[in-house]
Amino acid sequence: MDQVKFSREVMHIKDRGSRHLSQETVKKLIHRSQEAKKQAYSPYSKFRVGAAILTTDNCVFTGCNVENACYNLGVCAERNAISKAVSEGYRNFTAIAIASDLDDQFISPCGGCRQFMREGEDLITSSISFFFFSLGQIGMCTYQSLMAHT
Ligand SMILES: O=c1ccn([C@H]2C[C@H](O)[C@@H](CO)O2)c(=O)[nH]1
Ligand SMILES: [Zn+2]
Repeated sequence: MDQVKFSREVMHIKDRGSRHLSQETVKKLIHRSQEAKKQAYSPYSKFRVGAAILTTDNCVFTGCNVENACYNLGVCAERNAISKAVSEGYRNFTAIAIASDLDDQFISPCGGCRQFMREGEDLITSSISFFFFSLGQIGMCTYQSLMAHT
């Protein structure tokens, strides 16, 4: 996890490998992830997560976590958003924003989601950036830094 470098301010986004994304785009994507979080079905963990993934042709797909009494049938917000996009024929992504109710740390994809995204370039382009929002701050990391120790 210490390989993941979070920028402390939105201004630093340009320095972290997503030059093509404006601050406005990132803020909108984060907002969409926060809206998606409101749809979370998480009666067991009581932990709401929302994700919004941006395709290279500027479509946004959102997802929330959907839990189940059989816990491992539940799906994370990230996988939900990715699966929705893939189901609609979109496989090339620029960025994904993830929101949770944690207010003291950035949410980070679980091991299962990292495995899911490790599938390769046919599913997730390795140039995708990850954005997180907490305490009024936006953090980001690259695919490579997120996956460094997986
Ligand atoms: O990055 C994450 C981490 C957790 N969860 C979900 C899974 C489960 O429903 C709940 C508690 O782990 O949060 C996500 O959707 N995304
Ligand atoms: Zn997950």
